[in-house]
Amino acid sequence: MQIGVLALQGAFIEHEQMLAKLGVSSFEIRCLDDLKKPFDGLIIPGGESTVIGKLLFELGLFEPIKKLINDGLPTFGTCAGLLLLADSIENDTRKYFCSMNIEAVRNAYGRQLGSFYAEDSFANEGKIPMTFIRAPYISRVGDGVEVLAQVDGKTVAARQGKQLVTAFHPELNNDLTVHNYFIKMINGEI
Ligand SMILES: NC(=O)CC[C@H](N)C(=O)O
Repeated sequence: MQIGVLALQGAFIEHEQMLAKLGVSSFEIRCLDDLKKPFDGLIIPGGESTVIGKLLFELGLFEPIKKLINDGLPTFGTCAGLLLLADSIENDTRKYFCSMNIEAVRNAYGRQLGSFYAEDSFANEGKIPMTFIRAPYISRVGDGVEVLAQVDGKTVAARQGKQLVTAFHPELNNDLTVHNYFIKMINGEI
């Protein structure tokens, strides 16, 4: 198995380290050439959705990646990655891949001071650590979307087919549950 990690900005190295701990190979996607080799899954990291979005367009990566996602490439977006996959952002007119039937609120917990830690249930995997950094939450889920986690009544993780999103950063805690879930999803085990 080979996972492509979008490495334009944000917390991509931490995702690579989590995958390595699971014994899964990954490579960085920085330019069009990087999309030439086949891969089984894509991770869109946290960072700044506006910056990652701008770079995706400037580097000519936006349309090819959108096509891969629409063609069914398993994709996991964290935080800014969630915003890039959301069908709409309640408080931002910008639109990106729009591949998941969810609406998100950007910087939903405040712009600077809205970083916090929680422990809550994720899917059927029990409680896991969740680090939120200027995070969004999901304010609406549409057809085909399964809610995987909620914190204080707000949806913070969801799945639609082979797409997975978390508002928190599972790559920043020493817990492999969410990455392992993504790998099982790619393998068709869940
Ligand atoms: N940690 C994050 O990815 C923060 C997301 C950021 N607030 C954004 O709007 O893109």
